[in-house]
Amino acid sequence: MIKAEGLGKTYDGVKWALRNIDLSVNRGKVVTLLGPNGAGKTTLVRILTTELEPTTGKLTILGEDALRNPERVRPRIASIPQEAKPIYFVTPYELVFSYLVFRGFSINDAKVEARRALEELDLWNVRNKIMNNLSGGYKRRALVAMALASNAELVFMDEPTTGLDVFSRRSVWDALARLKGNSTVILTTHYIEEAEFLSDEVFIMNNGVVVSRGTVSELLNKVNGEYVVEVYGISKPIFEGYSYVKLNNRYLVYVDTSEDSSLIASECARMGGKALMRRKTLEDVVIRLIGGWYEDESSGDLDSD
Ligand SMILES: Nc1ncnc2c1ncn2[C@@H]1O[C@H](COP(=O)(O)OP(=O)(O)OP(=O)(O)O)[C@@H](O)[C@H]1O
Repeated sequence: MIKAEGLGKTYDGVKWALRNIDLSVNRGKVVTLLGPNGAGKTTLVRILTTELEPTTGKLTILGEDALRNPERVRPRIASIPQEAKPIYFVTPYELVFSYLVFRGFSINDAKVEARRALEELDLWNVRNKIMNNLSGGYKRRALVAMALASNAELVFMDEPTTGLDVFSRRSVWDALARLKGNSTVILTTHYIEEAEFLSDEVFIMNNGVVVSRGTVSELLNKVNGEYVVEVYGISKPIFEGYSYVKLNNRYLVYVDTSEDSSLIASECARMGGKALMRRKTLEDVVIRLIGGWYEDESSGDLDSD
């Protein structure tokens, strides 16, 4: 469905926004790109949607050479760019319906699919309101409805749920989950629980490269330790022999047993600090693999990948 080899992009001929990305995505999968600001997620999505030419590499999409024949790929994909905004004077219904007609749906099919998508995203009751009079979350959902209604083989969504409240976000998740198996979805997000809920595979990116990839459970296994102890209020690390990361004002220490956690907690208390123990999450894995997104000191030994 998507096969990329050695994709790279430099915008200014000096700095590489993306370096040597190899990617293969199978039909019907949901793949999530996770990573800090500037990691290269949007650049990669823009290349995969044929909006941007890579500086290096090869790209096959839906069996077509996407760099030579982008016009053969474009009608078969649907994409919601990060900065997309619907035209302010149309209604959600007009937006979705006209998009489908432009894509070649019959009037009748466009009506049926527009209604289905708008209902799925809880927009049916505002279908006839002018976009300008709707809140940002409704506008964003109307764009998502457009892509979902298209039934495109390949759907790209760059941060589809940014700015949505928890209820709206869940309705987008449910709609995307229902797409699974039929459409292939490439998603970028900063919400790690979104990646956990939806993804068949997660790509963790940083500084223009894919740092690690796998299913959520594979990624959880790539970083040692079943538990994480969050430590606050100590001036220097006291975790010799443990794997840890400094993140702003706290350390995350990756440990295997609750006994280890208790040891760290009591040592920490002795030094006037505080410690909280919990099970390791995908967020802890992302932080560990990237080395602390906002880290200002070196971290402890990184477990081999
Ligand atoms: N149009 C552009 N011109 C020049 N540099 C760009 C352009 N777009 C992105 N970049 C640079 O490319 C790098 C990757 O940016 P990109 O937007 O792909 O990251 P991202 O992971 O999507 O970030 P975010 O999570 O903030 O959306 C950054 O250093 C960014 O400054």
